Amino acid sequence: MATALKSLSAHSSKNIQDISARKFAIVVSEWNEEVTESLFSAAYQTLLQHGAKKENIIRKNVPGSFELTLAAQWCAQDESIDAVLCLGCVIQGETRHFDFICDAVAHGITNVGLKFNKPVIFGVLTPDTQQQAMDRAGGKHGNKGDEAAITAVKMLGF
Ligand SMILES: Nc1c(NC[C@H](O)[C@H](O)[C@H](O)CO)[nH]c(=O)[nH]c1=O
Ligand SMILES: CC(=O)[C@@H](O)COP(=O)(O)O
Repeated sequence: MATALKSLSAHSSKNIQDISARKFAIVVSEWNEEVTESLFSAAYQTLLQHGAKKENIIRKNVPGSFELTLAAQWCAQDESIDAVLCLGCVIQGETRHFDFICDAVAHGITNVGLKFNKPVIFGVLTPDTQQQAMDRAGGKHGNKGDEAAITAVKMLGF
């Protein structure tokens, strides 16, 4: 289902368990900072709203989305971390650089989750335009940060 048909911030309350003792790492890309800060704020607030404690949520910044994978690995290898949220925004430019970053990050983040056997969430927007990004970072289509946080919470209740 396309995002246009479903708010990124809408979610069911199924499979949500007590996360008060869970520890989360949120890795945030600094590229397209206006967008990624909105993603972080939404993810952070959603985790708190579902019972996470502030002291159990750590934030790490990386220069760009390509660096999310290595940062996710550094977080995931910490046995005290229960889930990692990776937040970024890769906007199509004039070249194929977009394709290489998106492909590397999607595969990289997937592999980190499999390697460390814990939820590593792909909270990366890959829009064609700035407007599409804004629409998915607190705009008409909700906030991808909400989706990332809910996904992490639900996976911990698996
Ligand atoms: N163009 C975007 C980038 N580019 C930077 C890369 O992510 C990476 O930091 C660089 O290639 C050095 O390894 N990053 C984004 O997150 N969003 C973009 O739109
Ligand atoms: C996704 C990117 O790295 C991209 O925004 C860079 O822009 P360009 O492809 O025009 O160099």
